[in-house]
Amino acid sequence: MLAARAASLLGRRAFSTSAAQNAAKVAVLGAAGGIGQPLSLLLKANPKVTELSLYDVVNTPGVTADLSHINTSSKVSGFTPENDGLRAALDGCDVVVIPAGVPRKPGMTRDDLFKINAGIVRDLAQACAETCPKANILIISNPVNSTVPIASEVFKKAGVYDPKRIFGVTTLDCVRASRFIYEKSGNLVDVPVVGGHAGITIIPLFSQVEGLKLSNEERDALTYRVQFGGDEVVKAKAGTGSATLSMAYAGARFTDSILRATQGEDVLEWAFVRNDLYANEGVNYFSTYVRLGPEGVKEVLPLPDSISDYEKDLVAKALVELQKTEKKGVEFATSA
Ligand SMILES: NC(=O)C1=CN([C@@H]2O[C@H](COP(=O)(O)OP(=O)(O)OC[C@H]3O[C@@H](n4cnc5c(N)ncnc54)[C@H](O)[C@@H]3O)[C@@H](O)[C@H]2O)C=CC1
Ligand SMILES: O=C([O-])CC(=O)C(=O)O
Repeated sequence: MLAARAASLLGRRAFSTSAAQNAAKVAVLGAAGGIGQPLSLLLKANPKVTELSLYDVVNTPGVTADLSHINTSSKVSGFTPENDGLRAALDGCDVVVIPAGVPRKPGMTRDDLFKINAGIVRDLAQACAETCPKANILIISNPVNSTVPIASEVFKKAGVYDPKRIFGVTTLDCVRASRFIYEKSGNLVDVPVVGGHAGITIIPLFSQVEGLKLSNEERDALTYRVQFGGDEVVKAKAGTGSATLSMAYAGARFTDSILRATQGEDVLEWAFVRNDLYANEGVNYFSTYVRLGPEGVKEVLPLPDSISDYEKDLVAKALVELQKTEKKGVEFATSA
C-alpha cells in the first residue's frame, strides 16, 4: 500500500511492494531549496532509499524534521556547515544529488550562473571526492555543461576520478519533450534528447519517435520549445526562480534509475557523461543514451545513424557551444 502510494507519487514506474532489498544512502546537497525540498520528498517516498541525508547552508533542520514524520521506513538526517556537517552528510553515501546553487532570473542565461555556481559545485565535489569517492554524483546545478567538467576535474585532482560515476542530470529535457509530444499526439512516449543542457545544445531527436509525423514547422516549433522550455518557466516565475517541481520529478526519476541499476537491473537513461563520441571535436561530455549498471555507466550508446539531417545540423551547432562551456569549466577547476 505504502509502496503503491510512493509509486504513484513518482508516477513513472511501479515499485515492488516488498521492502528494499539493498541499503542505499542518498544525499541531497542544497536540500532546502526550490528543487531540494520536493526532490527530497520524492526520495523519502522511494522505498529503494533507506537513508536520506540532507545538507544545505540554511534551513536544513526544518526540512529534515518535516520529512522525518513521513511514515516510510527510511531514516532522514539533516546537516548544516556547522560541525563539519558536509562530511557527516556525505559519509557512506551511495548516491549524491546536487541541486545546490542559484537559479536564473528573467534575461539570464544558464552560463550567467557560472560565477556563483562554479565555486559551489567545485567545493561540494571536493568534499565528495574526499568523503565518498565511489558514490554516483548526480549534478543538477547549472550550468550543467560546465559544472560536470568542473566536478570531474576535482575528482581527477584528488586521484579518485571514475567517469562512470559523474552525471549531469538532463532528464528534465526528456520529460519536457515527452510531455510536449503528448500534448500534440495524445501518446505518452519517451523522446530522446541529446547534447547538453542549455539552449541550442539541447537536441530532441523527434525522428526517433516511432510513428510520429511532424511538418517542418511543427518540428521547428517543438525543437525550440524543448530547447527553451526552461525559459518558459523562468519567465512565468517572474524573478522568483526557475523550474523546481518538474526538476524534482525528473531528478527523482534519474535517482531511481541509478538505484535500480545499482541493484542489478539493466537500465537505460539519457545523461550528460564523459565519453569519446565527439572527443575528436574537443567535446568530452555529451548527453546520450547510457546503459547503467552497478558500477555506474556500463555502456555509452552513440546517436542512431538514422537521425535526420536537421538533427545532424543541430548536433554540429551544439558541439561548437559545448566545446566552449567544457573548456570554461575545466579552466576554472584546474586554475586554482
Ligand atoms: N539540470 C537541470 O535540468 C536544472 C537545473 N536547475 C538548477 O538547479 C539549481 C538550484 O535551483 P533551485 O533549487 O531552484 O534554487 P534555490 O535557490 O531555490 O535552491 C538552492 C539551494 O542551494 C543552497 N546552497 C547554496 N549554496 C550551497 C552550498 N555551498 N552548499 C549547499 N547548499 C547550498 C541554497 O541555500 C538553496 O537552499 C540552479 O543552479 C538551477 O539553475 C534548475 C532546474 C533544472
Ligand atoms: O532554465 C533554467 O534555468 C533551469 C533549467 O535548467 C531548466 O528548467 O531546464
